[in-house]
Amino acid sequence: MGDLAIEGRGLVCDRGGRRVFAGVDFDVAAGEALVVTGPNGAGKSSLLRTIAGLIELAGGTLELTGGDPELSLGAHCHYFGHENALKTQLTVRENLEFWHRYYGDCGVSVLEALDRVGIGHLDHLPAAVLSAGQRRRLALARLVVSHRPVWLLDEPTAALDVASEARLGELMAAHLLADGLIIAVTHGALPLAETKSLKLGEARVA
Ligand SMILES: Nc1ncnc2c1ncn2[C@@H]1O[C@H](COP(=O)(O)OP(=O)(O)OP(=O)(O)O)[C@@H](O)[C@H]1O
Repeated sequence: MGDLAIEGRGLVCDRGGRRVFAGVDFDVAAGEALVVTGPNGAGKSSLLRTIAGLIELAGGTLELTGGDPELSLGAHCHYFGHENALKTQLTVRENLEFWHRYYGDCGVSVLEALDRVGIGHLDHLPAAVLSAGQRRRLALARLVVSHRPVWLLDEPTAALDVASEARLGELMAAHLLADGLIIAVTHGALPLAETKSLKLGEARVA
């Protein structure tokens, strides 16, 4: 595999029979973070879901270079959406153990991944009793064990306190240093020094 890069050209997205955006272009490569901003309904989450392969493109091209030619773009991505996708009846550790097995060996133990997001001491608790920020952190721990090169982050700082934001910043910086790439949607600032930006406009009605 060479250096990973994603190129979007003339992207068009329709949802529920309505045009959400058209003519969107971007480039992002290994070691880079692209920050997507824009008003509510502009299609930021839809763009991430399109890149993840969860929504079909209505037009334009999305091209991945330098990846595994046998895998789709979506299979290179970890999509960190609004939902935390936790099993509330399982403990914190059991939740992450499931994903640790699912993704295969990533060289990081379950406890180490929990420690990296600051919830190692909560490993025995049922996920149901976690606070909103602790749930978000458990979802972030999945990023650590997924070892996918493309991180698609939708409002990753939502519900995080200052210390957790700083930890997220460290996780993202380490991912970029390891030649990963990040596309993140945010309404605020991201805890990263350098980013590229893409601004989506008002949602259009076809
Ligand atoms: N499943 C769906 N079916 C039909 N329309 C949808 C669906 N999901 C989203 N939309 C519409 O697509 C448009 C873009 O939504 P999207 O969630 O991508 O916007 P966003 O920029 O992420 O907004 P926000 O900042 O509020 O999170 C909105 O008008 C929304 O109503």
